Amino acid sequence: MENWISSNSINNGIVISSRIRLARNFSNVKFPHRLGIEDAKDIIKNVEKVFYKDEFNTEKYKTKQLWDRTDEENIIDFEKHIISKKLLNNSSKAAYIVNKDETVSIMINEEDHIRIQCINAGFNLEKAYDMANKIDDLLESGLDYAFHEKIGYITACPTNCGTGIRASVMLHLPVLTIKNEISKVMNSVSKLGMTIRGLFGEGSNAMGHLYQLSNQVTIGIEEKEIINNLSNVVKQIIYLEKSKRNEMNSTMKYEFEDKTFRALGALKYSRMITYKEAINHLSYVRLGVEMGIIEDINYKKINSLLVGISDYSILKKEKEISNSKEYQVKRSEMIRNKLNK
Ligand SMILES: Nc1ncnc2c1ncn2[C@@H]1O[C@H](COP(=O)(O)OP(=O)(O)OP(=O)(O)O)[C@@H](O)[C@H]1O
Repeated sequence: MENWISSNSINNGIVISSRIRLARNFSNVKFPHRLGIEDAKDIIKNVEKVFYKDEFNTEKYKTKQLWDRTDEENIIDFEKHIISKKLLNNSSKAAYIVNKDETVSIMINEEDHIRIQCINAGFNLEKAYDMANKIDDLLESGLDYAFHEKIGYITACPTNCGTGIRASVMLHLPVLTIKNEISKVMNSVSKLGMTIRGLFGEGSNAMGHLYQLSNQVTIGIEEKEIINNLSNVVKQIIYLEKSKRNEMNSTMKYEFEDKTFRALGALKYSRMITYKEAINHLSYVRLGVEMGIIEDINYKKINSLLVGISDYSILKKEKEISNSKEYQVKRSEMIRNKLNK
């Protein structure tokens, strides 16, 4: 699988990444929110025992215990989408096993005992699912999963019971957003048992015109069908976004070009910039690249800025920053350095 942040493929414009996560639990063990620290740590050890039995994994994967790391390190991994907000909130008893290229992350003691997450660059849910499935089979071979014959996998939240799968894609939809078409899209997908979330998943806002589309129904339907249905909806959304872009490019060509180059100008030449402003400009630059208007910037640069200019990323580099003005100055410097390279 390919890491979406460093991916440069031209195909990964509108669909930036595809994610599969499987929720699993141990039978006869309390769910993580009711587990004491020692019992939770035993869960981690048990998962490790089975996972690292395969020697191949020992070379490629590492366990990271949240309580052993600084808050900044954990938050940066959350901002890179390697771990979820709920894992972060359980930092005294949670861990994750991650591979070198950060495309696989097995979160332990999140909302469920185990959350297998595989993220692949671009539109390729099947590949992410194959990987998640392989890991699931390995873990299931040595662990006693909570499974009910009629219901399927048992999860802490009933909405995840059954397959325990969430398939999702991260979409860049600037023109549907500008044209106020997103709420229509949201209404239609919810009727099909799907949901659209913001940049950081559940409860987050859509920044930089980025959205996450995922399935809401997990029970009474097979994994492959969930992926298939989601993929069909994604294709329709891509078609809608593309036709709105073409329409805008033909009726407002100069305004369109002006908007994307102004965004690039603000990123290249400003001396102070807020996170929100920068993310918004990055969206327009990405659009300019996708439309062939801007030629000398690649997706890799845009993606790495997208996940690398938050206050925490700046703090990690600069160590001592005392006020919001300094953050804005440093952010602007980081962006200029990257874009002018
Ligand atoms: N396609 C994707 N590409 C990159 N990151 C993603 C993608 N989909 C979701 N994520 C990230 O995964 C994390 C968890 O997302 P979210 O809260 O939506 O789902 P979840 O925790 O799996 O589901 P649930 O609400 O059932 O617990 C977030 O950090 C989110 O940004």
